[in-house]
Amino acid sequence: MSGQVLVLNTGSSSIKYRLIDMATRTGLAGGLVERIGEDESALVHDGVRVERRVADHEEGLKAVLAAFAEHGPSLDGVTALGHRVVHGGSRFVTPVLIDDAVERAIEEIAPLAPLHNPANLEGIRVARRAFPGLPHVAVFDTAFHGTIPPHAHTYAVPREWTRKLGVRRYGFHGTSTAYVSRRAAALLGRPYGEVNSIVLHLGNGASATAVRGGRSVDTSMGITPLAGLVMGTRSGDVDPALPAYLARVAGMGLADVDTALNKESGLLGMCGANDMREVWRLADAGDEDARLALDVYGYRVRAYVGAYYAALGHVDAVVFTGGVGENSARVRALATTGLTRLGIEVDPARNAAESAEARVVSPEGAEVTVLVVPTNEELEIAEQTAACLEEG
Ligand SMILES: Nc1ncnc2c1ncn2[C@@H]1O[C@H](COP(=O)(O)OP(=O)(O)O)[C@@H](O)[C@H]1O
Ligand SMILES: CC(=O)OP(=O)(O)O
Ligand SMILES: [Mg+2]
Repeated sequence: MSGQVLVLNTGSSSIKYRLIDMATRTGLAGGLVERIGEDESALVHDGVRVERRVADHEEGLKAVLAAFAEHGPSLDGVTALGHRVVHGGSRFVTPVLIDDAVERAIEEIAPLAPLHNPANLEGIRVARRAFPGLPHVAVFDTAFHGTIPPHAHTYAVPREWTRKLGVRRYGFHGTSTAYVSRRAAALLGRPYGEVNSIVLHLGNGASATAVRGGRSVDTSMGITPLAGLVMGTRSGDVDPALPAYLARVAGMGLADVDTALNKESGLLGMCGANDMREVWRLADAGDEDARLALDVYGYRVRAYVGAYYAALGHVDAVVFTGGVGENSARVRALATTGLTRLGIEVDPARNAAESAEARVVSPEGAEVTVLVVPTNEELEIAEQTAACLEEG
């Protein structure tokens, strides 16, 4: 497909967007609306800060379109729009052309991803109104995990829940994981279908995925994006009896516990900061809570790497991506400490070297290649959008 795809990644409190030229597979322009609903909200279009105070997603998207109109480039060449949708449930395991019925289905799945799907839907609605004549394609975070076998996606709960209520592990960050695991195989110079990797997507949300021969076989997030690793504001794994315990001893309601585990836990809950840079700053200044939060974060990642090593049997690559995984050498060091018996370690000098490029950070000749691969969810969404439209 030639032409241009406008990709919208509408998150719970942000909108990321990029205009991609499909002939050259390059981004022509892009930006970010951050902290929607807060006083410090802002739109940064192609590196230039152009708007403050964005009340909600609808306003944010309108500001994005206005920024293109005012500062360029023109959106006249757009031939399709690609939308990131976090939860596709059991229904969507491939990208799909959006119509009213698909919109309704995404709405029905929303209870499974309450932080994400409603925002994704809002983006779709505003964009469909703004570009009524163009095809809109939904690309799902869950889709890549459709290959996880039953023994890894089934919860040991009453089978009626599994059969009738859609209770199972779905997994997320699939678009990112597909992109970086393919890039990792290319960097190793091996066919994608022959490479086993453990992908650590460490951003605001964080997940680990075991990829066997290019297919996801297990992942740390579950029915919702709350399970698994420690995240900025999400707890990751806790004892499933915790909500009932809090109800009993603290009289907390289920909705309050759910909000606390999603928005007031993780790094933020443990040390008062959810931005990884701030957590390190606190720890370096002697803050014990921040130090502990980092230890918990690192230990959790190592435990998942160990588990997925066992699941895969043989691992060719460990791949770090996401805002934290790409930028924090200290987190990568923490996350690989003590794993040398598994052949997993980072070379201090390689790991510390800053770069925006995909690169090897393990020592020469290491048994497992440790890589940093910057993710590009927007390019992957644009490519999947184009492929979906070509297949008709
Ligand atoms: N140089 C850095 N060192 C440590 N953490 C960083 C650095 N740069 C960005 N981050 C972290 O990346 C996280 C955001 O990751 P990102 O993948 O962009 O998030 P999102 O899930 O919103 O897409 C923030 O916690 C931020 O602190
Ligand atoms: C699914 C998920 O956690 O996404 P994000 O990291 O963008 O919050
Ligand atoms: Mg993200």
